[in-house]
Amino acid sequence: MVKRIAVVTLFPEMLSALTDFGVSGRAVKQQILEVRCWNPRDYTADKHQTVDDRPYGGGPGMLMMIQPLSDAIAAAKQWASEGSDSVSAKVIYLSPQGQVFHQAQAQVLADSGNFVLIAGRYEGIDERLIEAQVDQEISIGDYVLSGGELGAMVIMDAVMRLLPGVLGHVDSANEDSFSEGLLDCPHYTRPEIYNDCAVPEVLLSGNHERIRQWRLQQSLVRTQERRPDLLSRKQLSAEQQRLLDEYNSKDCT
Ligand SMILES: Nc1nonc1C(=O)NCC1CCCCC1
Repeated sequence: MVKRIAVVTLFPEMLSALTDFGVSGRAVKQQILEVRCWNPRDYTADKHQTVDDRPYGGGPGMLMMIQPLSDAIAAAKQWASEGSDSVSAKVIYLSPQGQVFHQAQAQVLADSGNFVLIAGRYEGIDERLIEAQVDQEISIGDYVLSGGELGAMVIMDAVMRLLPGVLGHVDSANEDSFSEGLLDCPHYTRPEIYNDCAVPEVLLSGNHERIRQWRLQQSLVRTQERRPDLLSRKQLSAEQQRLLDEYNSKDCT
């Protein structure tokens, strides 16, 4: 079943960065993922194709004009809701006011139905439109961008790589560190000696169980050192706790 993602944006050409390249481009080509853009400018009624409007109460900048945006969202939602046995598509608005996006949310979106992403521009959109047509606000991080398109593409990329058939190696996505709630382990490739540094010998041993444990221990240690906040939220398995304890008890001199 192809996954449909509709993007409401004034700059549909930006989405080619996702649809025309790499793993995501291949997912579109293989019809695992279908992406379609809806431009509010196509829903304007005036000769200037106006898509912005002044904010009540004054203040800097403009807002997205309600009517073209609302009509574009409705059209996008209808397309995204087709063929999914009348389950209506979730409508998501990208903004710094949303819940911060993380891997678990990517998995939820990958496992659920089609959805619509609204990429805001100018200073944002009318609050009454959010109340009437938006199901969820998502932020990709605590900073302010010039538009929601990059946020939309971040979400699309994180979701699409979790769709069945997208990543060559079936384990890739579930082996992702973040799907374990841990940072990734170090990786090495040829040559064996680079910059006077050798590849850790365990990776040359051919002992897959030793390699698996070394990689898991490295992920745990890195997470402990760089993102203790992630570790504090994670319930470690007995093996994970043993590997971390083993590392921490080593003579650090
Ligand atoms: N941070 C973010 N996460 O998702 N989107 C973000 C953003 O900074 N978006 C900027 C947009 C927000 C709507 C008004 C115009 C600027």
